[in-house]
Amino acid sequence: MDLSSMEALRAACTDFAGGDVASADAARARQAELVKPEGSLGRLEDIAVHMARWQRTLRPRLDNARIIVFAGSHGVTRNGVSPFPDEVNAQMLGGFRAGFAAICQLAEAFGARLEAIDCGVDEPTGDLASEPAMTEEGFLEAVRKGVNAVGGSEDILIFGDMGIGNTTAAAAVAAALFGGTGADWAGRGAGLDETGLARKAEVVDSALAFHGDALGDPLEALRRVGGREMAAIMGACLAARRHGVPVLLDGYIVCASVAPLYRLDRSALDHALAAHRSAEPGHRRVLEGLGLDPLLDLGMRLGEGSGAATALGLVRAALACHNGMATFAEAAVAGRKGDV
Ligand SMILES: O=C(O)c1ccc[n+]([C@@H]2O[C@H](COP(=O)([O-])O)[C@@H](O)[C@H]2O)c1
Ligand SMILES: Cc1cc2nc[nH]c2cc1C
Repeated sequence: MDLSSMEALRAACTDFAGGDVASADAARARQAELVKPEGSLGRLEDIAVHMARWQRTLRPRLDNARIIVFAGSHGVTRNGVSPFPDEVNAQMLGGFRAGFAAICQLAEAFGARLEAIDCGVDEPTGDLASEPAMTEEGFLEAVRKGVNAVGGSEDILIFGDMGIGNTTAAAAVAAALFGGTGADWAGRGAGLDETGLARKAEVVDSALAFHGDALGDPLEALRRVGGREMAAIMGACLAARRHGVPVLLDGYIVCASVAPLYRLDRSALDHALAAHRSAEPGHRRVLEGLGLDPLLDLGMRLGEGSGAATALGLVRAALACHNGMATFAEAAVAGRKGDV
């Protein structure tokens, strides 16, 4: 993929191949033959078909599930938009590697390999309220970091984020892409109080006013009011799409990060399932904007890829049934009355 300029990146964000329709059809047909009333496994059946489509096989597997957490720091925090200090970013990045974070436990519980990537935790981006968060070169470098993190032979990919202040960036990106004001998209993030929430909405409004029409371009929006970990997540999701690797999308930040891809090409996220709906109120609206119906709604709002990692358990359940169940004929169980 040529990602040497904004124009090259833009060109890489269109013209995608679809998944494998024959494998998806065969998987759907198998689901109908398994020893259960048709459709009775509900969305587990859809998950199995999705995995078959993107892994291009009737029998999808999960031997190589991978979680990649991208961490970055945000200059916008100088406006008091988060209850936590910036140094948490480097500390949690250490935690992802040392094993003490929630995502480490979820990765182990659901059988995924975890990796954490530093997108510049010691180098905050520009303050998006009054300057571009990233230069073009800085943005492209972050996108390339995400693209290069993806191997291409994974059975499934999950992307996570760590970045104090990044719910403000996600709100600004969402407002740029889907319209509305700061109040429509700002939430309490990691636990902001009422006063902080009002300030955060104003900060997003300032960003919208400062950057103006430049935000009409989805990639410019992510460069100007996003963050480095967000750009990397977009790059990783794009690479997964090119390789045909299925993706489980996490919460507010991850969905806002990949939304520019959808705005550039409506088929760009066809390989992705929305894993969960975050408690951050803006996430519901981003999911609606992307036309995605999340699998879980557990009131989670941690980030790190934690909601998607939890949904990996559902994918395992779906594939265990899909691959391991007998058909009516194999089990010699009577089918529906009147069927021959
Ligand atoms: O994923 C979500 O939906 C989500 C919702 C609220 C907070 N977070 C996490 O909390 C951090 C951002 O919160 P804040 O208040 O500092 O913007 C960042 O590290 C995110 O991963 C994540
Ligand atoms: C401790 C902590 C852990 C996190 N993980 C993702 N975002 C986070 C924010 C905080 C504050």
